[in-house]
Amino acid sequence: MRNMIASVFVLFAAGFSGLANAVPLQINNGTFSVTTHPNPEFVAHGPTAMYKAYLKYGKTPPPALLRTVTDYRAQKKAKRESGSVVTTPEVLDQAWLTPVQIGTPGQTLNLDFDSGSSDLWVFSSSTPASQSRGHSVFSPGKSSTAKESPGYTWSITYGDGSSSSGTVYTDVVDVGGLSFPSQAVETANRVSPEFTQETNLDGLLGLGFSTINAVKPTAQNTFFDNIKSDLNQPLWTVDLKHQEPGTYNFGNINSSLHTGEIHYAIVNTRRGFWTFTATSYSVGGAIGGSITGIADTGTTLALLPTAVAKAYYSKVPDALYDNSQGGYVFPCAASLPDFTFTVGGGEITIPGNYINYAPLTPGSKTCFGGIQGNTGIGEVIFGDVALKSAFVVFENSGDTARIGWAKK
Ligand SMILES: C[C@@H](SC(=N)N)c1ccc(Cl)cc1
Ligand SMILES: C[C@@H](SC(=N)N)c1ccc(Cl)cc1
Repeated sequence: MRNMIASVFVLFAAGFSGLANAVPLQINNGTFSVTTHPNPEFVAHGPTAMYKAYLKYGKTPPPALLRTVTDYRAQKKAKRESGSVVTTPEVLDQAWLTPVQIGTPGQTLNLDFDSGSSDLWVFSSSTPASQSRGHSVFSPGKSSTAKESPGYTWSITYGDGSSSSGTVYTDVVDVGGLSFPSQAVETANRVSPEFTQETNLDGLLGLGFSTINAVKPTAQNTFFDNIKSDLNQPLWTVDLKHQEPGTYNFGNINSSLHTGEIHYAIVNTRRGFWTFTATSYSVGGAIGGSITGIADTGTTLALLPTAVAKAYYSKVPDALYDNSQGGYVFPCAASLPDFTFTVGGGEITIPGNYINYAPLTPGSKTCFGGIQGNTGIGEVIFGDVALKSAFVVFENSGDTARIGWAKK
């Protein structure tokens, strides 16, 4: 009702201010009429009308439930949003884990934000204790806002052979102050031993494209796809750091996190990954050709075309491909060359010391490389070893997706 009055006023004011495009008032013998139109922006919402009536006429304050319904609408219209959260590396930078609040009251789980997959799944009260020992779990029964998605199931096997599966709820998920009220939360009924053993990891938050979400019978949206329309900008950024905490941001680019200009490349979303092309690479001054691969926060190493890995380790004295280890190894004392790749016209350099990934076993004098060939993997993967050398922008404006890389 108030909006109707407002729109009449606007028309009225326009008339008096004589705006060229206003309808002139007809004033005949001291009377006049003015036409009024319903406000096209107005969206009828009973509870909000009731809430306003309580505020205007009520002897008592609006009932709490009415307030939550209208607050949600008010918040939904709130200014466009952004969020920031710290992410912490596991030992040897194997994966980075980020606290996420799920349900009401919020249950905090540490999730692996993974741009190489598109499911948000968690250890849950339905995961057998023998598999969830040592993990935080999500208990939908303790969340007043959890809703079961009957008949929905999921099952995933990752590239390294680890796997998990279960059923689906929707609940509020909060990442760095950004919350979505009905995020699909995939609860695990089972997880493979790799997940059980990784006790800091309580689940994954997929940041790939929702087209490869594994929920049956209906694929669900990722957290990013769900909140994207509320964000200042349709993007998220990652700033992983070598053996120290970094940040994930949603909705804005924090210019203090990078020093160089951001260089963008177009992303091919056909496979559901952030697939892009580096136009060239160089090792110790030798220039190589283009590399097309995926930017994958969920994979530890850089798994590059076998010819590229071979070219790299040809510059490392005493490096060899060790079949028993499944990759290139070298003396831990070796000084490794940098690996530079060009993307979007800008150069990103992976420092040699990031490519000395770790001793084969604690104390061994033989070390395993952070760059490996992608033999038998089917993807070329710019994993954490590459990502932690840059500030990276993952932008999806809807019709085009881009990835931006900057020095930091
Ligand atoms: C795309 C990643 S898995 C992930 N980031 N969810 C991947 C695929 C295949 C192999 Cl062999 C290793 C890793
Ligand atoms: C449970 C671990 S196993 C591992 N750290 N390779 C895992 C598997 C797949 C992804 Cl995408 C992320 C983490």
